[in-house]
Amino acid sequence: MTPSDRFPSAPVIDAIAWVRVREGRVLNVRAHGKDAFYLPGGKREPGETDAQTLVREVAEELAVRLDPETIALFTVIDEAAHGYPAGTRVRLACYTAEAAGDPVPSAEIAELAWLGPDDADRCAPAGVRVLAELTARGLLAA
Ligand SMILES: Nc1nc2c([nH]c(=O)n2[C@H]2C[C@H](O)[C@@H](COP(=O)(O)OP(=O)(O)OP(=O)(O)O)O2)c(=O)[nH]1
Repeated sequence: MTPSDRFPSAPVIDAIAWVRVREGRVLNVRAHGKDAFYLPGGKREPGETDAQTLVREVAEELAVRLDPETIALFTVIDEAAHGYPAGTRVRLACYTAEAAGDPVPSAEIAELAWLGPDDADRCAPAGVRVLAELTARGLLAA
């Protein structure tokens, strides 16, 4: 039985995220007023492709220009959406991509963090799943 079988009209947040690993840690952001770290990214606007949403959101949050040629799907996560009413899911399409320059937090971002396998308790549920996938693939340093 899938979540949509159990909650036929449950809303789903359609969002895209950037998986950026450096020296065995994955980049996360925490927005002002939020108590959990998210993978950088955000919701698709009408008519956008995944790549367009990814490039736009990462530029907005981190002032980083992703190279569209390098965008590659890492995983798609279906999880409880953080900060929404119970039953709301997020479908988070997660991509790797090369970037020019170092991330600089925009005004909406309270802090950046490079997180490892022991930091799951700081992340929203979808990010916990991505930490586990990165760990399983040997991409995070213990
Ligand atoms: N980017 C991102 N979103 C996540 C994660 N986990 C999770 O539940 N979400 C949900 C909650 C977020 O509110 C939603 C989309 O992100 P967002 O709210 O930053 O999107 P946005 O910039 O388009 O939002 P808005 O402020 O314009 O409303 O997806 C995650 O790890 N990364």
